[in-house]
Amino acid sequence: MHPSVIPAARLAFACRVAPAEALAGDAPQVAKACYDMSGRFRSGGKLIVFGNGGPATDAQHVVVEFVHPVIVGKRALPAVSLTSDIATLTGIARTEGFDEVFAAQLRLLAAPEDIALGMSADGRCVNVRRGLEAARDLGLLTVALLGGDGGDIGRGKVADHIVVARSDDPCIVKEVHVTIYHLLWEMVHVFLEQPGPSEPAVIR
Ligand SMILES: O=C(CO)[C@@H](O)[C@H](O)[C@H](O)[C@H](O)COP(=O)(O)O
Repeated sequence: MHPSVIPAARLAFACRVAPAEALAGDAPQVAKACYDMSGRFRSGGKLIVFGNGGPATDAQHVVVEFVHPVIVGKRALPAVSLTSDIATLTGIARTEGFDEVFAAQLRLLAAPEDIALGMSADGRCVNVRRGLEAARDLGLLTVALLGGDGGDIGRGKVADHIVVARSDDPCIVKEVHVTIYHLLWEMVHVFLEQPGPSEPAVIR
């Protein structure tokens, strides 16, 4: 098929309409998650992000947004991805199984004031679910970024905040996820820039 036959309407749908439909309705949930996340950052917590495949590199993308903000003047916030160290990942998978690769790292690296963000396009990744469960047991704030019908992670309510990009198209879900984690970064800063219970309005 010659590229010129791709209808503009189809492109517009893929770029704008479908993601907007998948995102609609989740705005209040995203805002609540950001408010709670900002509270954890105020308390000295860090963000810990994980997922498989495409979401594994999304985890790294989320981290650089927080650690090295592109918008001048925004403060850097501590964040780590559990998908960046192949030696650790394969070592844990070798002896404890792939389902434990995130949970095992969280048990060693996480502090109770931290935030765990698990990402899965279909909500059916056992290691993401195990990671969120381990994080919750440790007292972390847990956020799940899912797609489709939320899968068993969504149904099991294993996270404090569950945001679902409601599309059966994994490409749309992943594109919506990028938009949502950019929003998470932006709105966490909005809340942090307001005076909060543990931070004075004017820092001298
Ligand atoms: O990420 C891509 C392609 O973008 C996949 O091929 C990827 O490997 C799979 O989505 C992974 O298995 C992750 O699945 P899910 O938890 O995101 O549903």
